[in-house]
Amino acid sequence: MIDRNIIRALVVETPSAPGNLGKVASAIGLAGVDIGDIETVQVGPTSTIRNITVHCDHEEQLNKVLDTINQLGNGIHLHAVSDDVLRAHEGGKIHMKSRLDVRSLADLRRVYTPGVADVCRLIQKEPEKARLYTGIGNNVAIVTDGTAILGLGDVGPLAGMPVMEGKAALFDRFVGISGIPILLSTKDPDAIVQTVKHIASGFGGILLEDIGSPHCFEVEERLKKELDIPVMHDDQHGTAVVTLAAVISASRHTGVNLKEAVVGQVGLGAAGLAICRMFMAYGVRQVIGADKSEAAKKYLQDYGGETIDSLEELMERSDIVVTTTGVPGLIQKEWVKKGQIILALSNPKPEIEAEAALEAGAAYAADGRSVNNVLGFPGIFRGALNARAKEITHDMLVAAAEAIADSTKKGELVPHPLDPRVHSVVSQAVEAKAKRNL
Ligand SMILES: NC(=O)c1ccc[n+]([C@@H]2O[C@H](COP(=O)([O-])OP(=O)(O)OC[C@H]3O[C@@H](n4cnc5c(N)ncnc54)[C@H](O)[C@@H]3O)[C@@H](O)[C@H]2O)c1
Ligand SMILES: O=C(O)C[C@H](O)C(=O)O
Ligand SMILES: [Mg+2]
Repeated sequence: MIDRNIIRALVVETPSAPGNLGKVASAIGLAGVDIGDIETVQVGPTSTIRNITVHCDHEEQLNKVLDTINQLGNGIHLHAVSDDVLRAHEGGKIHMKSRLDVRSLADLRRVYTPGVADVCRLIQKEPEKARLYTGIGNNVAIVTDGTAILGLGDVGPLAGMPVMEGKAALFDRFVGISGIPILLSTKDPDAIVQTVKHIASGFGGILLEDIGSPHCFEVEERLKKELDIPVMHDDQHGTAVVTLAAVISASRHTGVNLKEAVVGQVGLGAAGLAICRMFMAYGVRQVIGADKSEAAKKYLQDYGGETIDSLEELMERSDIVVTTTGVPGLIQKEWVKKGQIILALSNPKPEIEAEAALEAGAAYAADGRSVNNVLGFPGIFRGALNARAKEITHDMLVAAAEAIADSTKKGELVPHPLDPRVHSVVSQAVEAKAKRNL
């Protein structure tokens, strides 16, 4: 496991003799900390300097590692500790680049003025040519109002920018889409809908991200109705797709019949309710759910689910448990039932750690880092843009979930997000389904 929460780069100097790096590695391991990358920065005649990335659970663990390395002596020196995550964010994570080189006067005239004016006139006459002569068909707006940033809550759009840049980086890396973050300084559904409508002509699709419930439902519904490009709220449908994929895999491994299974959901916000609707549309008959908000519970009842107030009782009755509350540690280890499937999806910290759930007897357990909508949204948009789909339909989402489940290795719940195959199979499945519907 190397994705623990505190990541630091340690600059360590060791004498150039065998065994010294081993001493440092042992000191780190004995403190219960994982090592990420080791990069050799400088090899001198008597000593070597390396950057060692460590992944810790909490500050005390990090301090213990630092103390132990400092006490090793014998020429081993810890020179500096830097925050690897903050360092990686310096200057932002994305950058708009020209696809054409502009070196000569001829380039300038072709790429910019006067040549560009002819292209403008052509598009004015035949607007559909914009898809051919601009990047619009490959641009997706990543829109947030900052009201439900991960499980951090309403931290505002500016503080949400690192997440939006992250989604853009994943779009680029996995499927070559240009994702453009749009930060909205309003939470008013009318203003959000109007603003997105006013900017929509520059985009081939709209990804709504980390917009809180319940206003996210109205915003998405209205934009889907009023725009003729794909609109998808990632926290709802991207999450529902990946969760369905994980549950399909789990039921294949355990023989649990999804139609007969009792699904317990804790947290009935954007992610929770979309997961519930997806499950029900897939044939799950019994969803029981808990939320601290009465309005959220009413939604579940309207969809045909049963609400319950005691989390302990929900755990007792469920074969499959999905949690999306944003509250770390909400589910107690003692409540886990033998053979249960537990997906604790809140980021950055789950409601119960997968290791703890497995120790307590769960058959399968995962958190929001592995069962993550990154497995869905890139391929879903690539497929929809390739097909020139005007919307993302339920059938396209189910096709994506099945493609993810089918590319999952035996014994696992979902593929690794860095497996490049998964994004292309999702995109192909979504494109094929969209074309069948055109
Ligand atoms: N793994 C993924 O891909 C993924 C995707 C989307 C969201 N998430 C995570 O799911 C969480 C929720 O996101 P969202 O967009 O649905 O937010 P949201 O604000 O729409 O929903 C959160 C819901 O949890 C409920 N809740 C909060 N505390 C609770 C408690 N103690 N007991 C019961 N209910 C409680 C709230 O009332 C609300 O209805 C976040 O932590 C987010 O990171 C994960
Ligand atoms: O951003 C993520 O890691 C997944 C998800 O969109 C979330 O809000 O938690
Ligand atoms: Mg999100």
